[in-house]
Amino acid sequence: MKVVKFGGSSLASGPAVANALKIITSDPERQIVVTSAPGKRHAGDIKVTDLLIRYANQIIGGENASATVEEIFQRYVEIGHYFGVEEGNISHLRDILLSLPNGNYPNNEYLMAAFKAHGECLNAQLIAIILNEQGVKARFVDPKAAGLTVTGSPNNASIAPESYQALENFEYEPDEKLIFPGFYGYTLAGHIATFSRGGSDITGAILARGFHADLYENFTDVDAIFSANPAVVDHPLPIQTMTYREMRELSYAGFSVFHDEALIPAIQGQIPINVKNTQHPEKRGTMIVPEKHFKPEHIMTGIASSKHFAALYLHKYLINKEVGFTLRILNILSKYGLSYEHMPTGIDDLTIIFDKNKLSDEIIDSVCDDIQTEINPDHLEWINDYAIIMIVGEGMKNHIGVMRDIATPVAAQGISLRMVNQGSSEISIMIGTTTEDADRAVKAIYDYFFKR
Ligand SMILES: Nc1ncnc2c1ncn2[C@@H]1O[C@H](COP(=O)(O)OP(=O)(O)O)[C@@H](O)[C@H]1O
Ligand SMILES: N[C@@H](CC(=O)OP(=O)(O)O)C(=O)O
Repeated sequence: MKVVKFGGSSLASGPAVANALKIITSDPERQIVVTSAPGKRHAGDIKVTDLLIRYANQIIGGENASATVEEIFQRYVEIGHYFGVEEGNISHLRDILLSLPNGNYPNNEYLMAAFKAHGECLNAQLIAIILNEQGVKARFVDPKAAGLTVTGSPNNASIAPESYQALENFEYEPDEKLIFPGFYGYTLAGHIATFSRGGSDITGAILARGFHADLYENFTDVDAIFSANPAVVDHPLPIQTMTYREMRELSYAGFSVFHDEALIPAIQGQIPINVKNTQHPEKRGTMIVPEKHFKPEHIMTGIASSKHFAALYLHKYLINKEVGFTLRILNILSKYGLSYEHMPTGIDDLTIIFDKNKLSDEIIDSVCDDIQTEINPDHLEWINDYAIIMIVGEGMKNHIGVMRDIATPVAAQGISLRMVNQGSSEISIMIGTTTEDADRAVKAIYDYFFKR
């Protein structure tokens, strides 16, 4: 049995959904289907999830939201129309949208999560209706009915381990397709909480593990995962096969094609992942597999970059002799509920790298003030434009000269490195640059590895 997930770009319009339905119905093994919310139909379009965020903010701000509700509903009407589904047959989807402000939410964060989740919730219902009208036995499954329980914060939830037992016990017919909305689950208290943005990939991986799928097929809008972001490097090489840990490092550092957190359930269940193009399902796409089944073709598998970082640089003589120095800093971060991404150190200095998406100006000010008072560093500096570039490859392990091959093209471009960090697995090297230099550095390293 296979779990198939379709991203927002694959479900943005009637013709796109038609391709997805052909894929679903062409293989009886494709029994568990995960849908995203309709994405962008063209450059400049708005994803339904973003319209729902606007809707939630209008309700929170006490504004009139009827135009937004209509704009959202029309996205589903447009898709339904393409398959001859009358607006009257899906008017309950509008009612669901209109009733959202009347829900019981502990606070506005839960309200936001519940609104956001309805992009996938309504799409999964619509797709089940279309399949049924086509004579295909299909059932919409609400995550609550399947026991998909989540913990953590309402808009950045994590799966609760008991969900896997619940999924194992979930009963379904051998000839029916189950249509699950991606991106969200329910807390123990019964409230909707979503994964982070792009989180339908996570739902797909959870279901693949929970239902013991043979394969998790992730359908998107590119023929393969490329060895660099095609928006940065012209015609990068497609990756045929890569390992879970290579993908996790690359998606963490910017390969947005697959969510980094989605690797974890797949690894736990040892489910192979196939990323494929909805428009060209005949192409083999990229396989993501356990390390034991992998022989690297190249030294470097991929290079990713991400510009949403900031860093706090601290200099203090003899910090290596101060017992509990790092602990005191971590206590300050913990006081503000702040996690950090990396912490490279020297003998007299230390840099703490943060994800800017988790920061606000107030938190930055408070953390800097507390560190100044409690730690009394000789020098403290906030660096707001920090990019991380990750060079990843199972083939890098035991290969001599990788660092030289990274530093040579970067130096030739006149780019200075802010940080270098090699993971102990030896399959990745992380470098830090300014955000301005990041794309140039990626191109230069890519060319040096692949075009020499
Ligand atoms: N290395 C890469 N290989 C392929 N696509 C990439 C890569 N890095 C970033 N992307 C981007 O990821 C996009 C697909 O991800 P996303 O838009 O989240 O898809 P979906 O809507 O299917 O979830 C591609 O269109 C591409 O622009
Ligand atoms: N719709 C959600 C979840 C998701 O996975 O979307 P997409 O498949 O379009 O990346 C989002 O926009 O974040």
